[in-house]
Amino acid sequence: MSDDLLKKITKIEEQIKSIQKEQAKLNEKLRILNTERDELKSKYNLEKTKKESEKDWSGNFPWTEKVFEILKNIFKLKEFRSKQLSAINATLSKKDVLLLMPTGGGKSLCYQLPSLVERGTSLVISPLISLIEDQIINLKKLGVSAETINSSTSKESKKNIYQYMAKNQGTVIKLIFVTPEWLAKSKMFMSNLQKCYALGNLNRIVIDEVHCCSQWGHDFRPDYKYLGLLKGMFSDVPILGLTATATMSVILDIQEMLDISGCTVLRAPFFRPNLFYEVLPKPSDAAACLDYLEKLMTTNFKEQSGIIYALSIKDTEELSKGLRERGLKVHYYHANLEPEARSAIHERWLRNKYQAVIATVAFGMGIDKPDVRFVIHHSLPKSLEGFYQESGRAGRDGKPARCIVLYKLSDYFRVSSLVGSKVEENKVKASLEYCLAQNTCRHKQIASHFEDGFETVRCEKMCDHCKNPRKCLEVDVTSVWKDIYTIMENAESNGVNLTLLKLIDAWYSTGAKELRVDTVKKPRMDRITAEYLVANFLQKGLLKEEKNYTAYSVNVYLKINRKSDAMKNRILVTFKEDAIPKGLLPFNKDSEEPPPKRMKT
Ligand SMILES: Nc1ncnc2c1ncn2[C@@H]1O[C@H](COP(=O)(O)OP(=O)(O)OP(=O)(O)O)[C@@H](O)[C@H]1O
Repeated sequence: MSDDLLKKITKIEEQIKSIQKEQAKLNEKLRILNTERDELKSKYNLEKTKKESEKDWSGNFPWTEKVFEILKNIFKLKEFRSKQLSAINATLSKKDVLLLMPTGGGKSLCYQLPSLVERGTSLVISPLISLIEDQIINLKKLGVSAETINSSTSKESKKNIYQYMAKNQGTVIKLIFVTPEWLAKSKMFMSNLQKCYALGNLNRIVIDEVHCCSQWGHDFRPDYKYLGLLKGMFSDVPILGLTATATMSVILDIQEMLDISGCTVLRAPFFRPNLFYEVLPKPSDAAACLDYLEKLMTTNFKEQSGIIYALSIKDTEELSKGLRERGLKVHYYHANLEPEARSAIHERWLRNKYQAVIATVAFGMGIDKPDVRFVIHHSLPKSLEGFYQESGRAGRDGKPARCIVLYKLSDYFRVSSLVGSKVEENKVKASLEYCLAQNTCRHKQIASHFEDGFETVRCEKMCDHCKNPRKCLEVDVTSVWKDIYTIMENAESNGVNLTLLKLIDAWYSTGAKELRVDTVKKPRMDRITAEYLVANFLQKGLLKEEKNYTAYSVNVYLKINRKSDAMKNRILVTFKEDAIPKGLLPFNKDSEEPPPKRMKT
């Protein structure tokens, strides 16, 4: 009897296994089809966007005369800046638009002005109450009726706003500002918004800092995801999204999120001619770095205002302490401070009571100090998108300002240990590439990252490379790679994980004995150059990182990437002509010598 039962169970288990196998096969098929479909969809949306965005929006429209009259009489401005008029015309034509314009480029005018052309109101979704309050103060000064509604709005004001929205009674409000959080949580607001729409009074939905919608962007905010419902609820109300940073993949993601795939994308040139971009070697230890910052702030930037961005809360506090001990007026700023403390520090900086704020990226949106003369990144930025936005806070008054990155390779591994996805990893790599470049114009590097045409970049010696152009040559470093490969293989066979420091030490025959290899000669170059080569091996994919998680930290180790195709070829790295290490030679393309044999793997 029990044997019979066992037989039956075994039979059923076999059937289950066979079904599971089929299921796995079908799942895999489904995954492939889903990926294929998504890729085609992206391609289709990209083509549609490109076609939509080619249209010239700068011509004449029925509202053109009125638009110029408002520009002159209300905003007291003489002319439009690049892409402002196009954005205004496109949104007034009821098109969904994403407007990409650099920091300080004048995005606000692109939604403020259209709101005055039509009857009715515009809903503006903006991430911070402080940002909203500044906008409202400025609009009221110009005589434009604008209101915000949030948890601290008085009952009386709420009543007035809702009366206008739901019943079209009382003062006409041209712009209603809310945070995405408020929109997501206030049913009362949504219900009034629907009434406003039903009355035909909702003209436009503006989304400021629209890149916060995208998980692919550098500043994703979960509350922005609710904004995806708006198109479904108000299908004929045009959406106008504004941002200072977005690559094409982020644009496509935003479009999908907001359900406006294939919409018009307008892009003002990203080039900021008054910003001087440069990368400087970071002194190796903390005290030397503080001395260096002190020197910069007391000579080059004496009595000038600035921001120093640091990687962690701890870094901001330590840097602030060190600089204060050296007599500088600075203060740290980060997300762990109470809101009141944050505003007080911001306020004191605005009034030049502090020469600089030492901040994490929490010191961000809404900083509108015109005379910021320097922005220093104390560590490698996490992404070029963030870097562009953070450094863009310099020189809003149009006068020259400096944007410095203090670079050393070990910072790359610190940043890398903090990131948690492939997308973020690629962003840090792009940042590393920016720092490793030897002669490319920094402005062009930024423009190319944002897929913005080079033709708009006119760098008049406004970056380290254009100011001091140096001839660069491709140098054959295959022999160096072989040495690194040998050291790494030796460490692997000893079961030791190599950090950057251990690798370089082993190469210089210092550090642990078992990691040194007799056949590898000490490099005839300084450690910075040695690290530059390791960074290039990493960039080229010859080396890969492996993260090891402990309870308190993440260690990043270097490993040979045995799958790398780069190993099949000669390995070339760019050097400034006068900085080529001894024993290495520039690569001569015309040389008949065949490429070296692939290394055994
Ligand atoms: N057409 C124009 N002519 C002259 N000044 C302008 C014009 N448009 C905008 N401005 C001015 O440029 C400054 C920056 O504008 P705005 O605050 O809209 O920039 P933004 O693009 O929103 O910047 P951020 O990304 O930092 O928020 C403001 O002082 C604004 O008055």
